[in-house]
Amino acid sequence: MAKSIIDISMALDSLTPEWPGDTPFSYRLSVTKEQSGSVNIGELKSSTHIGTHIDAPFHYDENGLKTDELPLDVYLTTAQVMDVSGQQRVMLDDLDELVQGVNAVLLKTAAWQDRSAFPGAWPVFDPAIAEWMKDQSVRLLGVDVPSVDPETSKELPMHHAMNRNQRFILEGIVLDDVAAGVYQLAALPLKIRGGEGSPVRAVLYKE
Ligand SMILES: N[C@@H](CC(=O)c1ccccc1NC=O)C(=O)O
Ligand SMILES: [Zn+2]
Ligand SMILES: [Zn+2]
Repeated sequence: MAKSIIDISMALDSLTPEWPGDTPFSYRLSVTKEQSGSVNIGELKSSTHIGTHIDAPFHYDENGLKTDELPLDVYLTTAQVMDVSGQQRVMLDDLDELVQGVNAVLLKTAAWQDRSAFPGAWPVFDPAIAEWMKDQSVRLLGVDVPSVDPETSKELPMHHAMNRNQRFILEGIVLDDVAAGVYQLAALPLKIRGGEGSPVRAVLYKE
């Protein structure tokens, strides 16, 4: 039977809101079929931290893993979507009971409704979640907002708590129409050598 696939990725185009001050996404044809006589050729320019993307630990740790060094099984795994909408602070107590065999937790805050604009604010995530993830062997945290820390944070407590516990981060997923529950997740980073992040095509499916 054909898999039913739920796309939880943001579309990338010139209107996709970038992190304030960062490089926007742009795509253009650098060579047209008419010019080449055979094919259209595209050219990309973008921040790596735009839309739906993963953070490599090197994003916030000089000694952290780079994009091409990331373990791929983290991003191709069983995931549990949990609805934490309505909270300003997402604490451990707000999480659903973890289903056995789940290796990724995706948090639906519903705080980023208008994806055509960068959100003014989003919930704060309790760094205790990172310790809990390690205890539970959950290796990936996905959030439906631009970052696991607030926009103005320089200390990045949640990013560092995740890194201390060897947990991985997926940001900017779209969960508005996704019910809480268990799914298969695929969100593989590009093999960018030496990189600190990567856009991903993130999907959920049921086996
Ligand atoms: N932490 C955010 C990105 C981020 O913080 C950022 C992205 C682009 C330019 C500046 C940034 N942070 C500056 O303090 C993220 O992980 O996507
Ligand atoms: Zn990021
Ligand atoms: Zn981040």
